[in-house]
Amino acid sequence: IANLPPTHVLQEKDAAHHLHPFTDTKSLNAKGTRVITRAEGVYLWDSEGHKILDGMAGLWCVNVGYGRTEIIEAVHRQMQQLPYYNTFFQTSHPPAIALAGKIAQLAPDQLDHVFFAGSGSEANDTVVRMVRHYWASEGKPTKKTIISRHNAYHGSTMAGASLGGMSAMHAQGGLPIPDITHINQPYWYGEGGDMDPAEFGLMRARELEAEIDRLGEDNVAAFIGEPIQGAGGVVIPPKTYWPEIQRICRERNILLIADEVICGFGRTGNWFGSQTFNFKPDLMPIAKGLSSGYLPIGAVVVSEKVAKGFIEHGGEFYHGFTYSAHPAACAAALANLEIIENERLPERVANDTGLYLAEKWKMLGEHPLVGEARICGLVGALELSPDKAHRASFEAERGTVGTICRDHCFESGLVMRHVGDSMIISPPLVITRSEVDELIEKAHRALDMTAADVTAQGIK
Ligand SMILES: Cc1ncc(COP(=O)(O)O)c(CNc2cccc(C(=O)O)c2)c1O
Repeated sequence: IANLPPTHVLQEKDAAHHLHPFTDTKSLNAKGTRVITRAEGVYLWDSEGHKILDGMAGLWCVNVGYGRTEIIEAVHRQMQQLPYYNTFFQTSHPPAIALAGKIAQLAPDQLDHVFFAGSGSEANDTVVRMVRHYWASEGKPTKKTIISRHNAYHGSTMAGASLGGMSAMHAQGGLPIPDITHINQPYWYGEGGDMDPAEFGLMRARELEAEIDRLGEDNVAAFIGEPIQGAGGVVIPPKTYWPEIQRICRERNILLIADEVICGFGRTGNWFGSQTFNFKPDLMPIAKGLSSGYLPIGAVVVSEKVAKGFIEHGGEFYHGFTYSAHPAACAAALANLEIIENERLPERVANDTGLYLAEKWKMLGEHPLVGEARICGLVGALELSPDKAHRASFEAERGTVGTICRDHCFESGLVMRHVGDSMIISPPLVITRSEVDELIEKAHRALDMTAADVTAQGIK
């Protein structure tokens, strides 16, 4: 960027006025923030000129990669035409109409009505309001409770964070809000012990049945889950899990919600994660890959059954946001979805780059520091362990080794997220085989440097 101030000046200005999300601002300010100035394809550049392979696609969201002029130009045209208008008060606009139709066409066949929001959290707040309004319209107002999972991530608004199962978030906000409960997650590596994964998947799914019995079926509105738990550490459920969850939801008359904010739009090798894990949700919150992060947008896609409950029973649904279906965000999303469709990215993930990455990723599982290398499509995790035969965790505070590895990744010119002592990737879906080779080579180098530090510092 022309006449960008020196990095230390940027860092001082940032520290003076900017409170960062999910950040210990005091320790960040002591270290100084990294300033990302531009990006192209799968690469980022920082203010020091370092070129970094973005193994996280921003925050799991830049599915089509950076610098796509189709999106930039579509937004520019829309901004000139209609930079903002709302969809309240009996009005709509062409990008909202086109995007709602496009999402309905791309979504699994039973999902065909779209409520727009500005983010994934807002989409999940909308889900809570919708399922409670739906059951009230059906004459069952006591069906209000939503069952979720421990260690789930569904956003950072009061309802989003309450649907989430992150206890540290709950502790900071007097959460969860009433009528949201949590059951255990299908996390075999950390909690499956010696059980066969398929058996473990059924056991964890059946916790839903027990929770419904505990609450009383007439009090339960819905179950929500991410096909793969993303921010919880890429928890890929055994294949037996989701069909069993679906059976229980159908038998016990509760709505099934698939949170596709991360898994949607090709991430798992299908358009949506529910297709990869063989279940059919009644509601589907989406965001991230909907626009590849170029502009903020979220939505809830609902089934005919849920939409009918709204439309036929009539009456106003007292909910919505200023930026619901923002015209420029809709234009970005439409251009983005066109790229995903034209470049057949879900198929490419399933049949080409996802297979190629999986093979290399599993080889990283041979590294002495890696307890498990798991991957689905283009989202994966490496569980770091001091004793892989026993899937042991480190005695050091959770996240110590993950942070060391994350820093070595950056030094090696690669972004990997750490969740505790697991290393996560979720690269842009446009990544090529040679860029996969570069990602793997840099990850391997970071693992070697981490192993050397673990030994040198006597971390057990
Ligand atoms: C499954 C899921 N649902 C909802 C949200 C909330 O979306 P918004 O952030 O747009 O309100 C998310 C977001 N996921 C998310 C957001 C920020 C950071 C990280 C991380 O893993 O570090 C993950 C998510 O992963």
